[in-house]
Amino acid sequence: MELELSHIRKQYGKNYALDDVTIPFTENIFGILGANGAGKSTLFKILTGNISKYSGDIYLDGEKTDVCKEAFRRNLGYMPQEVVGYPWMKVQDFLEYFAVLKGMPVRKKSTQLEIDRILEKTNLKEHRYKRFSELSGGMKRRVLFAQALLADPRILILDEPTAGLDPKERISMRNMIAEESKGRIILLATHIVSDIECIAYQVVLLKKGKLLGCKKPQEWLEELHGHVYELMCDYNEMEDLQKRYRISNIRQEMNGLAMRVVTDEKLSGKNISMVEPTIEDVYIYYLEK
Ligand SMILES: Nc1ncnc2c1ncn2[C@@H]1O[C@H](COP(=O)(O)OP(=O)(O)OP(=O)(O)O)[C@@H](O)[C@H]1O
Repeated sequence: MELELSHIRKQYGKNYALDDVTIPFTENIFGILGANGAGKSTLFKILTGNISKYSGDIYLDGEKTDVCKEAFRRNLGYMPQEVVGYPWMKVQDFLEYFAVLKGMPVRKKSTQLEIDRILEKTNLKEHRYKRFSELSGGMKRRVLFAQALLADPRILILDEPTAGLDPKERISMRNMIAEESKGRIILLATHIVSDIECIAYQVVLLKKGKLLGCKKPQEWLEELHGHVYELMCDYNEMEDLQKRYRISNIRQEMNGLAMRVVTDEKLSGKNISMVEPTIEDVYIYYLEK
């Protein structure tokens, strides 16, 4: 399956939330990175049919498609950032509700079997009769992921799936997403670079509505080779260095602070060493430029 966004534009007044964005998505995980206001939510709202006024076209397997049509929506699973308004609902009822919205038959064995399958996959079986208000943040996220998986959609849209999770839950969510990637197009928007670093097939960088690129992590890293340094310094030098350079990380070491600098300048010196870039460096280099 291939989903292609072609020259997508969305304007609010004079401001372009998306400006001529063309991306071909194939069956794999695409990490969508961008600072606040980059256009990630706008992109998702278009794909989920929540914004209808935009220009450009969307193609599914080479054919122009209308995202509001049943045929497209049947293929789509959407995990929003949060859910509001269901504190009294039990996990089981919540999933049944969404199963019906997705066109599955009400109170039929096939629907129940599908819910069982999803609860198993997302480790929620023992929590199925808990109310939303009784769930931890991590469990709520899993329920939201679970409803996105109902009816086995070919396209999964995940909006900040690990926001607010502790490191253990974040890893568990990441693994669950990776397990679901076979035969699916997964679009995962996040601010958290480590979420996609190891699971994304390609990383999409969006900045103020513009597409900076859609490339494999390795390609982004190769492009940044020679632009990342580690500078050893002490606290007194820190402020000055922060003013001069884009800093992607600061680490405490026995003999001082190791500052990770992302720059176009060629740096050399006793306390300076060139290091291999990470996706975090890529983010800082392109999005904070
Ligand atoms: N309903 C709206 N009316 C006016 N401007 C809007 C509206 N929705 C979004 N925008 C603007 O469009 C741009 C893109 O916003 P969008 O919410 O898509 O970004 P985002 O990458 O999802 O940001 P965040 O990570 O903060 O959710 C921003 O400049 C935003 O202010």
